[in-house]
Amino acid sequence: MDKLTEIMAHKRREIAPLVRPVYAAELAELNHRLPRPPSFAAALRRSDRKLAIISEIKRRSPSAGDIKAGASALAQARAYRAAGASALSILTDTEFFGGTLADLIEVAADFSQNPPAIPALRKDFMVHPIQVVQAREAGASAILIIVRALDDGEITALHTAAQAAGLDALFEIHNEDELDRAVMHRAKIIGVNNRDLAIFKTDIGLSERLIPLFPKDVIAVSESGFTSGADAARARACGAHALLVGESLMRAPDPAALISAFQTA
Ligand SMILES: O=C(O)c1ccccc1NCC(=O)[C@H](O)[C@H](O)COP(=O)(O)O
Repeated sequence: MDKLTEIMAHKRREIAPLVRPVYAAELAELNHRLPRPPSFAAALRRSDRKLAIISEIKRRSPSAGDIKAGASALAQARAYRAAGASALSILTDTEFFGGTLADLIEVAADFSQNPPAIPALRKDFMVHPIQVVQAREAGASAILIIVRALDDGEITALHTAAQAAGLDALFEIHNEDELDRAVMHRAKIIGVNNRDLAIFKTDIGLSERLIPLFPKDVIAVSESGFTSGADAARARACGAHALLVGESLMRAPDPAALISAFQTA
C-alpha cells in the first residue's frame, strides 16, 4: 500500500463519525452568513509577472519526518505574509503532518482582524463535503482535491460543495489521465505534485511534462520539491503561475530571501 492510500484510509476512518448529509442550502447559507474570504484563484494570477508562492505550514511529513516540530502556525504565517507570499497552504491533518484545523482558524482569524489577509488553502485529504463545511467555517479560501485518491462521484460532491460555499478548489494530479479527469470536472486551478508518493522522490520534470498540456485558461501550480531559484525557473519556463512550497520554507532561516528567489526566478 503506498502512503497516499494509507493516509486516505486513515482519513476516511477519522471523519466517519462526523459524516452526515450536507445540502446545497446549508452551504449557501454558510457562504451568505460568513465573511467572504480572500480569493485564492485571484491571488495566484499576479500582474507583475512574478511567480505566486503558496507557502505551506508543515511541521512534519511522511517523507521528511520532523521538519519544524512545535512551530507556531501564526508566527510562520505572519513571516510568510511579510515575505510577500501570495497565499498560504495550511496542513490541517494531525496524524501524518502534525497540523490541526485550529491552526487554520487561528491564522484566518488573526489575518481578518489584522489585514492584509492573504488566502489560505485547507491542505488536507478531503473525502466528504463535511470537510468543506469545516474549511469554510475555519476561514479557508480553498480546498484540495487529490484526483487519484477519489472517484468521480466524490470529486463532484466536493467540487460542488466548495463552489456552493464560496471556496476555490485546487485539483492535484500526477499524470495525463488525472489531468483529463480534472479538466472533465472543469477545474479552474490544477496542481502537478512533483512528489511520487510511492517512493517519495520529487521530480520537477513531471511539471515540465504535464503543465504544457493544461488548457490555457487553467491556473497552473507546481507542487513539491522546490529548494532554489533554479528549480523555480524550470517551473516558470513550463508555464506555472504558482509554486506550492513547504519543507524548504519551513527550514529556511530567512524565508523572505527564499520566497524572493522563487518569485523572481
Ligand atoms: O510531503 C510528503 O511527504 C507527503 C506524503 C504523502 C502525501 C502528501 C505529502 N505531501 C503533501 C504535499 O503536497 C506537500 O506538502 C507540498 O506539495 C509541499 O511540498 P514540499 O515543498 O516538498 O514540502
